[in-house]
Amino acid sequence: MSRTVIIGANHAGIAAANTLLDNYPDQEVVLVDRNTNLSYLGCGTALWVGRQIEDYHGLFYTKKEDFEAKGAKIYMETSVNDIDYAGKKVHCHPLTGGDDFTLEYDHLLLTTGSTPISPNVPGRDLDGIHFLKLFQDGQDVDKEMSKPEVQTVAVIGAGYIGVEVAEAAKRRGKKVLVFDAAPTCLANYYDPEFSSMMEENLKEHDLELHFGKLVSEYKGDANGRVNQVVTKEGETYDVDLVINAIGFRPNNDLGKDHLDLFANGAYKVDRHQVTSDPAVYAAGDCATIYSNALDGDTYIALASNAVRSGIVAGHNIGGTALEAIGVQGSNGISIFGLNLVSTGLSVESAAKFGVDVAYTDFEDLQKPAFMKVNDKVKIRIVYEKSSRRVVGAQLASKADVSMAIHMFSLAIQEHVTIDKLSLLDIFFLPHFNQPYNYITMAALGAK
Ligand SMILES: Cc1cc2nc3c(=O)[nH]c(=O)nc-3n(C[C@H](O)[C@H](O)[C@H](O)COP(=O)(O)OP(=O)(O)OC[C@H]3O[C@@H](n4cnc5c(N)ncnc54)[C@H](O)[C@@H]3O)c2cc1C
Ligand SMILES: NC(=O)c1ccc[n+]([C@@H]2O[C@H](COP(=O)([O-])OP(=O)(O)OC[C@H]3O[C@@H](n4cnc5c(N)ncnc54)[C@H](O)[C@@H]3O)[C@@H](O)[C@H]2O)c1
Repeated sequence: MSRTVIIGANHAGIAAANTLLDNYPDQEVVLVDRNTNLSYLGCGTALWVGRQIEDYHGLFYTKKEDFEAKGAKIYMETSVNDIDYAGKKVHCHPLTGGDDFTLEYDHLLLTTGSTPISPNVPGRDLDGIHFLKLFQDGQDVDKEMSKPEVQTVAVIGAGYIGVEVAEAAKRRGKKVLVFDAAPTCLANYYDPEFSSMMEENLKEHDLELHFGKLVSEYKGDANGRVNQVVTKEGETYDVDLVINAIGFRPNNDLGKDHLDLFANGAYKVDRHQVTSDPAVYAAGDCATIYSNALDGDTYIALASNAVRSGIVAGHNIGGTALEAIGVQGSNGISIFGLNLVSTGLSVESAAKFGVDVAYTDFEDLQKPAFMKVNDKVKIRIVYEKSSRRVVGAQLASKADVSMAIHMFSLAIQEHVTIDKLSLLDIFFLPHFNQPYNYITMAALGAK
């Protein structure tokens, strides 16, 4: 028997554990996690807090007993505080009492995930300031929103979490102020032509937007409860609740002094999820991931990547050499009925990474004009100028056109050129698209 100790029993750790337990009977699997719960789908927090779904019960997809039934050992509410990499030993501390204990390993998998970044400003520890990462954070924010005295909610960061929780707060009848240092929302994922559509959508739903504004201080009342947000420009806003959502940083406490790190502190892994220590693997939000658009390593914190990289780690630890095929960072958001999806690089992110790109846009009704239920679709395809390979795509519509982004994801992965896309066989049916469909038309428009 070969023993693998997995630290972190959430999406990446779970995927790796199941891969090992389901495919490799010679493997002994031990999971350790400091939290009380596992497999919480954070994507559901805004849906639950915003009352779009009834409650949180469906947001967990596995439990401790499922692993025990497969023969694994799992220690919840147990923190790993220290690892002896030379001796291959993990030192564990039960958080609910009992003695510390040590686990020996043949392979170690770090799936310790990420932590929300806290704005480094005065007043950041006042009561009434929350993050939205764990299930417990969701419970806290939900409780806050149920208080009648909480009328005005400030959301700091208009990325994915910020925009989603801003919608949730509005659905709970709050006045919502959204701040972002960038000049628009969702700037990490979309070009301004697309993020401006979300901006309009938020304004139409009465959210107060403060983009291009950096929060410089939180002020509190006599009881230490936040009651004001102050910007760098000196503007002051009265608030009853603050939700910070300015991004994640990898949780690297256990390996930062031993393993090679990426620029943001993520564990550097190869295409088999192996770190710079051959006995140590890493996957999910604590590790790098290979980007096919950049042809190099990057950091993208997504559950989809955590699951895939966990599976790859599981197979490699189990003894099947499996190379990760890389990712495109495909993502999507749906707010008050407006759907945006993207994959790979936007024009703006390509410039940031030094990739010289061109793009082609197209906008039309999704279906022929004779179809009654019909919405506009806007598409942008981004391609590298020199090779003409597709490196990104963005789509926006009130219709659900989200599945189209998966094709672009594959195109990026397989280095398909824009010219190949222009004559791709795309079916036509009035229920779904036009004879001159938006993908073909955009691709044909490429210079
Ligand atoms: C509100 C919200 C919405 C999201 N929506 C989406 C979405 O729609 N789509 C999407 O793809 N992604 C989404 N994400 C991102 C996604 O949740 C993360 O990318 C994903 O959780 C990463 O999984 P992970 O297993 O790598 O890490 P994590 O989920 O961070 O889990 C790490 C685990 O390690 C444990 N741990 C850490 N250190 C220790 C230690 N020292 N000892 C013991 N245990 C430890 C933690 O307790 C935790 O359980 C969302 C995130 C949030 C917060
Ligand atoms: N729908 C989804 O797929 C989904 C939903 C939620 C979260 N997630 C993932 O979870 C991770 C964390 O989400 P997130 O929303 O925290 O990060 P994010 O990267 O999506 O957005 C962070 C936002 O904060 C802004 N920002 C950064 N520093 C700031 C500052 N000091 N003041 C004001 N604004 C600042 C950035 O401009 C950016 O718009 C991301 O990787 C995200 O993709 C995905």
